[in-house]
Amino acid sequence: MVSYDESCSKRQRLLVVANRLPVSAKRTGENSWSLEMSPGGLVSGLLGVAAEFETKWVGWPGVDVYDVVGKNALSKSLADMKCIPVFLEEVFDQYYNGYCNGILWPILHHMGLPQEDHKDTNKTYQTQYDAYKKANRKFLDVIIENYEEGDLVWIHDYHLLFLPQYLKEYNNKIKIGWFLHSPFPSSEVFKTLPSRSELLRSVLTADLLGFHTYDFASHFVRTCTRILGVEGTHEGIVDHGKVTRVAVFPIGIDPNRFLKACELPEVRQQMTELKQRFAGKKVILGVDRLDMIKGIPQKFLGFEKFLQENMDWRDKVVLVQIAVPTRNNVPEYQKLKSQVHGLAGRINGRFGSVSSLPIHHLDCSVDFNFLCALYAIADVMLVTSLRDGMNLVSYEFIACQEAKKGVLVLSEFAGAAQSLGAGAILVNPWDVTEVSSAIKEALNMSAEERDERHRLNFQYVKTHSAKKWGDDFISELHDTFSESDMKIKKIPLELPQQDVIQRYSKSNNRLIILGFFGTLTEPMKNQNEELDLKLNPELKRTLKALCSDPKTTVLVLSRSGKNILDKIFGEYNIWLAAENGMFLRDTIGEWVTNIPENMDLDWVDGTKNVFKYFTARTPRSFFEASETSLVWNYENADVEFGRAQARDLLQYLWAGPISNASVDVVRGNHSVEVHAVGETKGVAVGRILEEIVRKKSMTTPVDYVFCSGYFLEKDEDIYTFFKPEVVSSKLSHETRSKSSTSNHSIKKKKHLSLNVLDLEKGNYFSVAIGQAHTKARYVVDSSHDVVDLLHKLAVADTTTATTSDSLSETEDYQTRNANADWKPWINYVKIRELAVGDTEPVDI
Ligand SMILES: O=P(O)(O)OC[C@H]1O[C@H](O[C@H]2O[C@H](CO)[C@@H](O)[C@H](O)[C@H]2O)[C@H](O)[C@@H](O)[C@@H]1O
Ligand SMILES: O=c1ccn([C@@H]2O[C@H](COP(=O)(O)OP(=O)(O)O)[C@@H](O)[C@H]2O)c(=O)[nH]1
Repeated sequence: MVSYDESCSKRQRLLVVANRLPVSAKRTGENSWSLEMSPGGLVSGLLGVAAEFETKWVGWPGVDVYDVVGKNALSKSLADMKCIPVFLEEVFDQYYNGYCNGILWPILHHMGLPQEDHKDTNKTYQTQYDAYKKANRKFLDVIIENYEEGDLVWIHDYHLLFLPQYLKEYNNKIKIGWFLHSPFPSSEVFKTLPSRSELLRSVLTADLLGFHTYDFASHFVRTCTRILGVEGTHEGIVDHGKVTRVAVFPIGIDPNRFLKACELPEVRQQMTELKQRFAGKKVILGVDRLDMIKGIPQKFLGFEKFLQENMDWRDKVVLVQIAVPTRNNVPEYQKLKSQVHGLAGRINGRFGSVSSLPIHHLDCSVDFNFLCALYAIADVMLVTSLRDGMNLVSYEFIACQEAKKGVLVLSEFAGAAQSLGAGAILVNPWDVTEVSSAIKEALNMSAEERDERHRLNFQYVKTHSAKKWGDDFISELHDTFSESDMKIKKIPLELPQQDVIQRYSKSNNRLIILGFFGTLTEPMKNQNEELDLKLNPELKRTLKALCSDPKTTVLVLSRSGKNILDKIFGEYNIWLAAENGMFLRDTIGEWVTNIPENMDLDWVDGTKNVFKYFTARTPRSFFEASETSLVWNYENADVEFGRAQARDLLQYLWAGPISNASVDVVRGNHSVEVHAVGETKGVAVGRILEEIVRKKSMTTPVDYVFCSGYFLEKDEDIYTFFKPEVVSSKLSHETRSKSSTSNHSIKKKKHLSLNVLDLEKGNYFSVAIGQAHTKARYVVDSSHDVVDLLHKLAVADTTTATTSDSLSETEDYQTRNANADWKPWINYVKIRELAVGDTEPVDI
């Protein structure tokens, strides 16, 4: 039995699944193996992940093994290192060399798909894709064998894009995180991949997706929205109510491992030897896998230009390039090797002498201690990646430079440029002249400047460690899973039409609140349509009937201005709330201002000017202005350009007209809206309701509310305004805080909620139109469903008046209203009971 202490100290189990295990195996006998650390940043990063997890690694052991004796022996050796092998056997070549590194890798790094060679029918996109899927299934099998309930599964990289889906199909409860170590490309590039949708859909079944930088994460989100038509939100991707969280977790290293290594006698000895070897020369260092993405040819060309233009440096500088062999069986990598050799030979031939060579090129990996010695003695580290997920080599160099404070020249296309950009010299590796100048600047940099740049970089590398990366990811995975669980449950329900109708018939004082655009009309395609909008002729009769029913109040609550609402609804006996409730009228009366007192509107004119400025400079954009809110809309403009302009527009606004104003800024998908603080439909509806009750001299509380619209997210607070449980919880809170607040609107609302509404739980229907992610309880597909339902309500109630009846009813209503001596109807109605626990007296 597990003791209390044991159970408390039980660590979270974590299955780290990556193509590569942290160790690679070499066979030394029939049943014996030697293990050495695998190359590459993924392994370096993962080694730094917190020891607080009970981690098991699942991955390919770096070698093909077919015989049972060999497999068993290797599994045993790996078990000591907490590693579990996946034997890929016959699928390995087409999976790893083919699909992973021949197809996905170039796509992810903006290098485009290689031409498919139809001569070799054994190796096509399709055969490689099939092998890729099979390999992912082999990973699945091994995970299933080793999975225990409660384990977190952290999948890494582009090798395993199908694994999240396979695992969720096996057990939907498994918590899955996926992290991409490479960049994610622009959607334009990813779109070229034949199996793009299947791959994306699979990844989206994970609970949390991580990327190194905001660029990569936003490329991913945009790719999903463009290819799959799902919704991208600030949280991630939303698809039919399921949220897949997308977040940024920049990887780091274990800095202490490098700091300590630099103190080792062995490393110090190697440093002394290296200094002697390069005495009188400055050392520029390059450490890269021999991969196209690392830009080694570009590095050599930049160095060549530097030597060509700076004769005085020719005997005083050396470039030491460690080119770690990688993916040797992929044809592109073989070509790269000869290209790099050719360039090194040419430059050494051009600028070398019998006693000195400018480029020292090594086609091999080096051991960790020697690598640290190299990092420590180098004057300049030169990283010219054409595109790189992060580039940990640059972090490692900084960690080893505490004494020397050398200079980092870093490609702006490496993820690391977003973290080390302040201390490094950033370069565009394609620009040979820029690389050459950066080398010169680095070699000539003053000690003070080197000191300051190093300080900035070192501080970052120390604090943003691999441990932090791992901890952040895992803790987010924990949180995400429980959140997404809840979110799935929040999927809105289908509207129960019969119930809506029956409850309507049985109620005596009903309120129907409707949006305008997209609710009673189709969504506008462009601004000009607004002026021509007409209601559906079928809706006309329905609306007339509903509006004429003395037991029903119909309110249209819209962002539109007074003119438009007047024009469209002039003939109905209806309540209109324009500009999100800032103006109110019933169509037999005048517009009244419903703007709260003391509202700050000083920002409006300045904002209007900025909007005008950008409208003039962004073809097909437009803006709408009202007294309290302005919206700049670029949905018809070029989206990329519109977004860039929106960024600039916001800078202008924040620097100017709204810098000290009480406004909310809402950045929509294709719009920027500035509106007075707090003015949402949910806030306005309280005041509107009071006014309606007063003007109509209502003597019974509203006992049925149907509220439907195609509303902005910020306006969805209207759906929760009427929720009976929210009303009671608001009440309890507001009643308690009565003595501590002097907020007029809260008091009003309390008064209002108690007296105006008497909703049974089931007598409130909030209905969003076509929005999967909504605060409304129900959702319908389109505005037609709302129109159809309104029609059914209109004919459902036997007491519904005919059109002629309704006219006399209107007259009756007018007379009543004109003579109405306003009496608080609260005297006549039953007060709703407070929720349990709300014991304080109520201020009526
Ligand atoms: O396993 P290999 O095929 O030999 O390749 C080595 C690794 O290369 C890639 O590394 C990336 O991960 C680093 C850490 O996040 C990052 O700094 C670097 O920019 C990336 O290139 C690849 O993503 C890994 O899967 C490979 O293991
Ligand atoms: O001979 C070597 C030289 C370097 N590295 C390591 O390889 C990793 C390279 O990571 P990086 O993120 O820079 O790029 P990647 O190779 O993963 O694309 C670093 O941790 C280096 O320490 C290695 O394993 N063997």
